Amino acid sequence: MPSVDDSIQFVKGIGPKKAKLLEKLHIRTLRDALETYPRDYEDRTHITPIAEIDMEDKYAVRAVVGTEPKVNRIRKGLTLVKCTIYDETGTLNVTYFNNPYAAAQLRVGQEYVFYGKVQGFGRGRTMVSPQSEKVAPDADHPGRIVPVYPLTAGLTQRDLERVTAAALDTLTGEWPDPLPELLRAKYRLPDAVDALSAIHRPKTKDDVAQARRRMVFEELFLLCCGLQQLKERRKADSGIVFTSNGLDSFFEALPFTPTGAQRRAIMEIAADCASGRPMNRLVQGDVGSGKTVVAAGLCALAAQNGWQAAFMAPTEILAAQHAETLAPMLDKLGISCTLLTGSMTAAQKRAALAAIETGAAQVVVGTHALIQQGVQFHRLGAVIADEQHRFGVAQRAALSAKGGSPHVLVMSATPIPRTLALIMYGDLDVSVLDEIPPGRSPVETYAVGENMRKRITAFIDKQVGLGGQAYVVCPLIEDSENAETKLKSAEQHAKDLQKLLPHRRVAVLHGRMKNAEKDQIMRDFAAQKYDILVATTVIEVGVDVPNANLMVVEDADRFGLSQLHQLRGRVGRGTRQSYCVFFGADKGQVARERLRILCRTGDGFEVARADLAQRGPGDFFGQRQHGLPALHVADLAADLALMQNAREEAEALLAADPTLAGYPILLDRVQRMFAEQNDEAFN
Ligand SMILES: Nc1ncnc2c1ncn2[C@@H]1O[C@H](COP(=O)(O)OP(=O)(O)OP(=O)(O)O)[C@@H](O)[C@H]1O
Repeated sequence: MPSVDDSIQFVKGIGPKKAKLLEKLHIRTLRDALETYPRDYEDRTHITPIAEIDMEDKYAVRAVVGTEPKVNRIRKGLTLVKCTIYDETGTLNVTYFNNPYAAAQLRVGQEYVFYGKVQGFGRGRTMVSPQSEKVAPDADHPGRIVPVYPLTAGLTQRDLERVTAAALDTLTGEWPDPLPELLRAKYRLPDAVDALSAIHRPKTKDDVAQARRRMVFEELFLLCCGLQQLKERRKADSGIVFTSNGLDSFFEALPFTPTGAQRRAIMEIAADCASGRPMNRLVQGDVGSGKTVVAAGLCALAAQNGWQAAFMAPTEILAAQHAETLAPMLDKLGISCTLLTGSMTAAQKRAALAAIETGAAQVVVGTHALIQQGVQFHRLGAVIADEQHRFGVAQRAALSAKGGSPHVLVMSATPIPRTLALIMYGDLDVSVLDEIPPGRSPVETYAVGENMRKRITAFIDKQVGLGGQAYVVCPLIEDSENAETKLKSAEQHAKDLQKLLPHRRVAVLHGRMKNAEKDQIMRDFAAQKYDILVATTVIEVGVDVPNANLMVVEDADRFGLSQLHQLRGRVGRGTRQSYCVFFGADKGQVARERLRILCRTGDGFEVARADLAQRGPGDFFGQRQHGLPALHVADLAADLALMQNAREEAEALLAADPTLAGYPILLDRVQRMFAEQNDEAFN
């Protein structure tokens, strides 16, 4: 009796050679074959009478071979096989290029289902290189839904059908199903055997949908169980205890009244830090929702309890900006704030490092280097990281290993739905800032083409004249790189703009400048020594100059929607009416439609949803996942509702059975899933 763990080498028709090729698709055993899902299906259940073929498209026809396939040599090494087929309604030509083998299989007078693309019209109508399957004389429904598997050179769909058929044959009897029966019943999910059979050999489209639903649920459920276990395990770690006594004075020291969302997030942080376990929390909020204040709350808590806090910003510009925002707030509470960046002089750095080592520096702001380059802290109690740091499970484990387990707060400016965030950020708890500070009016947004160039230049001039400031963002630094596509470069554009507006003060900022220089320009812009800042996307995240009220993005069609939303978020941060102009609306229908989404909504969650739908989750999240196992079936954009269910069920199940001792099959699958991605913290 063959077993699912047998090598596919012994499947009839698959020798060592094909086995090697299958290995390229990660198929070694029958189980691997079962877990290799079709990437698509061809619906050959719908048979079209030949007379009704009226478009160039793919069709399934049920027809008899009418003429002997004839081989024509067109050119050296190129053959064309031709024959005709007919049904009760008409006849159709069939051709095969360079595939005499396929044609040789056809017998005159035999009925087949042919499936393929029909080209041409009228008498010239031809089905090109169709797949064919013999029809038994008395078959009613000869067509079927045919799985289309991923392939590699040298393998055919038939090979994949062979190995999956052999694998499906082993599925009799007891197949270990990781999903508890209660859940299957509750969500009406087919069991594993039915689902696998339907995925590989569906009878109807609905079979596929049902089976897919189960696979998605299973995958998300396994993922959530694993993450929940990570969280549970952490509960065993002991954390530094911060009391919340000083929080009131912190709130009083703020230059404004915190929003309800900010207050809630800070209270959640305080509760975590008082719990006796290390905090691992994500604060997520739309542009301008005021995340910095929340981080400041944690810094204050740490310092008031006699511990140091490290605040890591994604760029030096932001580190400097955060230090400047934090210093006056913390100063009121008698807490010192120290900046440590690469662009400081050696003497400044020495002084900062010494203060950090003695503990005189209570709050330290810098870039990732704060943690990486072995800066010695006296008593590090809290770390604030940006999501861009990919400060994942492994990094946190490394930190804990250094001694103590500081509380960790991760900041994210990507507004994604909470359910998604809980999964994307794995084992982090999530606080959402879903409220924008009062007194802001929405940024008026326009998508324009080159024909508006003069008017926009005049508009920049006008806004500056009214006391505002403008950003102009370009995709490139220098012109030379991309002469043919004529993208705007920051340097050239700054020169051009200065010529057009000689009475305005124009500065340029890009990633290749020295950090100290960037820092100075940013400070000068914030201090209103410049009117217009022409920049690359170095200013995308976090830059906060409330007086700036106009954002112009050149070649906006080159950027992702969420990125444009981030850029737009640089304005509308003060009380001045703000504007955003995207050039690129004249670069075709698609570009225009995309930019119009931003004109319609200022809500980052909605933009993210549109971005997700357009680009697909793979592109959208890129490396953003914090070392999570890869998902093979679930689509994070489309399967949100199932994801919610899967998470709730995983939480409930683990609350009842934290070690999954009662669910050995589930436990085994969870461990396999997490082992695959080599997560050191899990092993
Ligand atoms: N409760 C509040 N009331 C009024 N203004 C606030 C409040 N909270 C924050 N601000 C101000 O709003 C601006 C944005 O805050 P912050 O820079 O923290 O935003 P952010 O969430 O980091 O946004 P981004 O992701 O766009 O950088 C700052 O100028 C800040 O001083």
